[in-house]
Amino acid sequence: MTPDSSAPPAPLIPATGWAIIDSTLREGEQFARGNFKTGDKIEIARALDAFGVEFIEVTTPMVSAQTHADIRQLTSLGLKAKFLTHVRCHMDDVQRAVDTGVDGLDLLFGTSSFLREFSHGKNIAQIIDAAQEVISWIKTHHPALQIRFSAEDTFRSEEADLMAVYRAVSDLGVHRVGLADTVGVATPRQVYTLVREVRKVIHADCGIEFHGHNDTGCAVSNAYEAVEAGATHIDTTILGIGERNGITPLGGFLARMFTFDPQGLMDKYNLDLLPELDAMIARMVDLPIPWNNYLTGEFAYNHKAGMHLKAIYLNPGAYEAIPPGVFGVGRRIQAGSKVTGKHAIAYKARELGLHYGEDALRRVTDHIKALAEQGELDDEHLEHVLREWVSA
Ligand SMILES: CC(=O)SCCNC(=O)CCNC(=O)[C@H](O)C(C)(C)COP(=O)(O)OP(=O)(O)OC[C@H]1O[C@@H](n2cnc3c(N)ncnc32)[C@H](O)[C@@H]1OP(=O)(O)O
Ligand SMILES: O=C(O)CCC(=O)C(=O)O
Ligand SMILES: [Mg+2]
Repeated sequence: MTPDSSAPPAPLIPATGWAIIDSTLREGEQFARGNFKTGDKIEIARALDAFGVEFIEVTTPMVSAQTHADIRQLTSLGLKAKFLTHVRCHMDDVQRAVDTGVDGLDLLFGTSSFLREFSHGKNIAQIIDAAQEVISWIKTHHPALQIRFSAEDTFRSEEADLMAVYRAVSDLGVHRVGLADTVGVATPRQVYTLVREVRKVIHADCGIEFHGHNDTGCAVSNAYEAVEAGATHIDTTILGIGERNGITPLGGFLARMFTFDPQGLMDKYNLDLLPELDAMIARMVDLPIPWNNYLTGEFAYNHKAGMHLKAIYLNPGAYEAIPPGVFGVGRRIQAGSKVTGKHAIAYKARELGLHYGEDALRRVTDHIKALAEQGELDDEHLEHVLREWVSA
């Protein structure tokens, strides 16, 4: 049988194979400027839910009485997204968390020598014992709760230790295990390899979550490699806010994944709400959206060079990996610069209803380039020159 050539090709990495756990309300609270009030938290949760993320992670109720009350308020909003709270692997924390109305608990324990020595002082056997106590209690008393167990600082932990911990918690029946690149040191290849190794020691129905910091600029690539290797859940925050320089940004991760399965992403998420989400967090943390931010940065869709502009006018896909409209943003054509070219100028003239012959077009283009040596021409200035020179 020959393949049906009219059928669309299967997506390389289907969007149905993974889910987003947005941690703006947990990791994001650990950002230098992340200090969300109750009203902010509600606004963020509603916006994430409208966008369509599957899970919203909130911080531990152990933070304060106010945080505990806020979680209860968030979980009673009636949102579609499931709430998870991020708690230490300790009975006090877990018992405090189970009455907050969340759908699941994200447990963690540091497994690297750094964290075993300087954070909690437990060895691997003690970590497994604590996991056993806590997970068994949750499964007995709150069987409906999802349980995730993460080995904090995974990528600086010994592989044998990790496998012992992951095998043990999977046998205890957790729904997901977590791999956390806590200090952003992992390379994409390491992430891919480790996810594959972990998959071999956990139960087939146990999910794999990846949480990646951006200290060495790999947070998006590492999340992508995790998915490629079989991870089922990716942690993000809006604009990537988090401890230090943050984690995998929601927009950056979706930009990456869009190129593999555009339709799958459009079916799952209301992608055109992304600019609102980014602007909301920028406002709350009182910082501008970075100029080079994925998709929503001021210049993410700015086109300037003559060779680009010629092609962009014919087909924007020539210089855009992702159509901006899908994510609710527009493109900007910057035609009044010294790196412009005659095709862009002709296009601008046509937009104004002006016709230039070939020689006149060359002359006006050279004039605009010369003027731009002294400073770029904005649209108004460009229009003025084009109108003035058309009859010259
Ligand atoms: C990489 C990450 O982002 S991990 C998540 C980080 N999130 C948070 O820290 C949430 C906000 N934290 C807080 O509000 C507070 O730190 C609390 C309420 C959790 C704890 O506060 P405190 O009791 O004052 O302790 P403090 O923060 O100084 O120290 C951390 C404690 O957690 C313990 N701990 C650290 N990791 C774990 C763990 N995975 N499971 C159990 N206990 C842990 C440490 O041993 C230490 O307890 P100790 O004093 O008995 O040694
Ligand atoms: O619980 C986790 O998997 C991640 C915790 C965290 O924020 C980190 O390790 O950076
Ligand atoms: Mg983190």
